[in-house]
Parts: sequence; C-alpha cells; structure tokens
Amino acid sequence: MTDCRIAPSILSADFARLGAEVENVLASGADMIHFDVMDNHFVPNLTFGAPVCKALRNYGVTATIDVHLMVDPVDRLIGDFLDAGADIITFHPEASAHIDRSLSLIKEGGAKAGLVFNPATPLAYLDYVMDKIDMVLIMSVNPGFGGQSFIPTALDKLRDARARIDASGRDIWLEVDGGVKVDNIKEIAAAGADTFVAGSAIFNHRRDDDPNGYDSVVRDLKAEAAKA
Ligand SMILES: O=C(CO)[C@H](O)[C@H](O)COP(=O)(O)O
Ligand SMILES: [Fe+2]
Repeated sequence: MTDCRIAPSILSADFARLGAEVENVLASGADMIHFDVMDNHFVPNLTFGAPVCKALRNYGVTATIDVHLMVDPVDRLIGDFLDAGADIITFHPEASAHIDRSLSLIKEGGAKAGLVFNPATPLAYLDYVMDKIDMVLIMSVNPGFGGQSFIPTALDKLRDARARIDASGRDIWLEVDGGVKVDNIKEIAAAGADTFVAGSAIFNHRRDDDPNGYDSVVRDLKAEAAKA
C-alpha cells in the first residue's frame, strides 16, 4: 500500500496528562490525532468538546486534528470545532437532518469533511454527496467506547467503500475506527483502508524504554500495514 496514516485516538490517553500524551505519540511517529467527541445521547458515553481541542492548539500541537463527532444534533458544534482548530470533521449521517448542509458548513469553514458509518449503516448515504467528501470513516465497532473488538464485516464494507472512492476519482481518505491492532492491521489495510485509528492498541502499550513512549507500537502498526 502507498498511504498509511496512523491516527491515535486520545480516548485511551491519560486525560490528566493530555498535552504530553499527544506530544509523545506524535514524536513516536503518529501522523495525526483522532479526537472522539461523545455526547451521552447519540452514543452512551461522554468525553470532551471544542475547548479541549483549543487547549491542545494552545499547548502547541500543530499536527492534524481529526474530529469524530458522535453527537446529535451536529451542526451547532461544527462552528465551535472550526474555531478550535479542527482540520478534519466527520459526523454520522443519522445525526444530521441535512447532511449536505452539514458537509457544506465544514467545508466553508476550511476543514476537510467526512461521513462516518456505523457497522449497520449503509454506504448509500454517500450517493449524492461524494463531491463534498474528503474522508469516509468506517466504524469497525459500535461507537461509544474504546477497547472493543474489531467487527469482521467491516472488511467487506471497507472493500465497498474503497471501490466507491476509486470510482469517484477524488482524493478521499478511507479511515477505519475500532479494534485496530498490530495483529489485524495488515488485513484491514488489504481491504482498502489508508488511515487507521488506534486507541487502546497505542495508549495501553506505552514502553518506558522507547524514547517517546509509543515508538515501538506505532512502528509495528506501520510495518504490518505496509505488508498489505
Ligand atoms: O470512535 C471510537 C469509539 O466510538 C474510537 O475512536 C475507537 O473506539 C478507538 O478505540 P480502540 O482503538 O481502542 O477501539
Ligand atoms: Fe473515533
């Protein structure tokens, strides 16, 4: 495979040391930061909002911040995240009454836009908005929690999404989120993903003998993906 981006999900980071965790994982070779926003309504869990994204920017984080909105409704928070410095904003189509409008809000604000597909949500939501999409995010767990197991049917869905992206001729990233580990990333990459969210696989595998704590696991994820 050519592209391979590792996007650590800070959901599994030590929140009390968030700035240092983000700094360390980027210094370990991660390509971007995946920022999971949960509202205890669209998903049964609560995390953090735009002020935390802004705080990371103020701390000095310049890397791409990939905001995964698991919130309903979506539109009111888009402006907050644009102001907070988000580079990519993705949302679940079920959570927006006007998907085309939500995508336009993100794009007009200067960020990349994407749709996120739960395991049982059909890719048909892409049909009439492909020209506004910069990223397709395939959930390989039901959203709400880190540390869940990869749902194998996501592989077929990745292949389907890859075919749609290639047919579009556009530069659209195909991201996968949930249960990505060193021992399954090769198969996931072979199914067409180029951007890999990994939360527990990274933050639960800190090594004190690595210069930045996460060097070994980021290197192993990339090396396995490259075998696809
Ligand atoms: O969106 C998410 C959960 O809803 C997270 O990004 C995802 O679960 C990452 O965690 P892990 O790699 O541990 O599965
Ligand atoms: Fe996520």
